[in-house]
Amino acid sequence: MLVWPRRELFAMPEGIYLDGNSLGLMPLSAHQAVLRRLGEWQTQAVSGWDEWFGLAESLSPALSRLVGAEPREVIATGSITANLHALLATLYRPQGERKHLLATALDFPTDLYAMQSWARLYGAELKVVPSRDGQTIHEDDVRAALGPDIAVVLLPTVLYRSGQLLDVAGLTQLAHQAGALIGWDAAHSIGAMPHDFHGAGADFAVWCSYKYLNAGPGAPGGLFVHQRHHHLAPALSGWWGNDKGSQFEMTAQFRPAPGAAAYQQGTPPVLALAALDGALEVFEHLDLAALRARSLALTDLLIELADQHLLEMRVITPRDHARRGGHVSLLHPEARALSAALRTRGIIPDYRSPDVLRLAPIALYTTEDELCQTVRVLRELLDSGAHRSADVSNPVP
Ligand SMILES: Cc1ncc(COP(=O)(O)O)c(C=O)c1O
Ligand SMILES: Nc1c(O)cccc1C(=O)C[C@H](N)C(=O)O
Repeated sequence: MLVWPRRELFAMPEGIYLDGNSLGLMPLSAHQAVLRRLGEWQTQAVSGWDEWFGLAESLSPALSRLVGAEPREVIATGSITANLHALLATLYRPQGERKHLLATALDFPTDLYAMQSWARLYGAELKVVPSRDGQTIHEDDVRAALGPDIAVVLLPTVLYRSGQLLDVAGLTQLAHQAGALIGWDAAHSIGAMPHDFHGAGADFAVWCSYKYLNAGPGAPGGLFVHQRHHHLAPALSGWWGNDKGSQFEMTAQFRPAPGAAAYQQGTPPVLALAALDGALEVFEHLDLAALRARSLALTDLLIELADQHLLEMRVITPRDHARRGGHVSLLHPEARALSAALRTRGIIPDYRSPDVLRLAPIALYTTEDELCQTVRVLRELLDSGAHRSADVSNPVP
């Protein structure tokens, strides 16, 4: 029987860490895995490739379990941004009137930039589902925007600011009924909850590994491409997407690897993949439903504490479990100063412009007591006004 949390699996820095939805803490297994690969480089030099050649592919079974897919539908590669470009280049095929792209007004900017790039290239428009309250997206508004002019939709599973969780299965079905393809940005859900991209029939998905997967700063991202699209060769091909059996024949002819692996482009970052490999050990045999249950219990507690003690801060994260991701966002005009002041007191949240304080209790390593302490310190700051003298010049708030 697993005992939560699993702090013994992580390097736990001093203080209270509530920013695992930006950069997860380092698992000891990731540290070990990187040291092992460094040792191979040190002693084996180029012969190390005998070991490293299929490293990315070897992670697909573990990743596919986390996103609910077949191993051949996923690959660890690139970044969210690069993977979006690669997938849109291949799957976005404007035809006649059905040529526009659809996103939401609350998407993480890189998703919008990537979609805008493809709209520009094809003389199409990026249409944007507005937010009624500035914090969340109403699913009826997605439905209304899904007209016969939309070729492809990209939605976040969880909105990075408010932490709203969208209905992946329901919206995927809606998009398909409207004749559009649909992709998901799972940056804020992978490693925090179970997924079923294959079962939902999503066309594609992208994610990063540096948040809830704890694979380190700039860790390789990942992508899912449904098997129904595997007959398409990636539009942006590179030699690492070649079938492994023929890659070193160095022919001018690109021979795509089977499935999602074909979306690799250049040489993979082996040391960074090693960290991801080690980080995934934490999730091996982990019951994802239990992980999600603990995450919800922690965000329930935090919301309850905020309701009781932080009346001047508004909880903008949905209260309904079915609509809540892994973090809790509190709205306050002085959120930036509050975030900075908490950091100087050993509590690490983050701030998202213009007025959101984000707190991410991580099922694997956050304790209930840490949440109580955080709310106590926030209450003291609000009472004393001491946060107003905090240094808010940090460029990564
Ligand atoms: C929803 C979402 N998409 C994309 C990104 C970033 O993309 P990339 O990994 O390409 O930097 C982030 C955070 O950095 C994010 O929160
Ligand atoms: N990706 C990041 C980075 O490279 C540096 C600092 C922060 C980040 C982030 O992850 C931001 C994050 N996606 C967010 O939800 O705001």
